Amino acid sequence: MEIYPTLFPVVAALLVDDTGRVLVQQRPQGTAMAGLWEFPGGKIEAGESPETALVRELAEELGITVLPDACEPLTFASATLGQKHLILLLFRCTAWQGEPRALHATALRWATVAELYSLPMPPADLPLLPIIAQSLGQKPVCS
Ligand SMILES: Nc1nc2c([nH]c(=O)n2[C@H]2C[C@H](O)[C@@H](COP(=O)(O)OP(=O)(O)OP(=O)(O)O)O2)c(=O)[nH]1
Repeated sequence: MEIYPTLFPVVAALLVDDTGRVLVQQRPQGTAMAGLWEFPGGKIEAGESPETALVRELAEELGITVLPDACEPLTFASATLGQKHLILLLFRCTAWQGEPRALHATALRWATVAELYSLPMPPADLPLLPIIAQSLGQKPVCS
């Protein structure tokens, strides 16, 4: 009998500033992948739509308010994560209220896509970078 992995659905936001930089946050000590830089977001809880989860996570983690209408699906990542299989839904958010603060993360950083390539990120995020670069009209960095 074939065994299927348990899917682990996560939402994350690509918040883009006026100069085309994107917001990443550093995962805190005591969490999986501590120290790595990720897009703000988190698990979709039972009963939530991806959009509802995104709005909740951005309020909890950054203290900002986004409207679901200001966020649109950009791309996704699919990767094995331990015994589970991560499905990371990345939304691009174009408007929000409030100044992002590191309420959960160790630090926040606005970065160009070129700078993202030099930051340690979760392995699942790496295939997202060329897609993000293209969506922002920036050049992908070839390694
Ligand atoms: N938010 C986010 N999570 C990512 C990214 N890349 C990646 O592999 N992940 C993984 C790390 C975690 O295993 C999972 C997110 O779960 P989490 O436990 O950090 O999320 P959460 O905010 O709901 O956490 P908590 O409330 O339970 O503490 O997705 C990313 O870019 N952003």
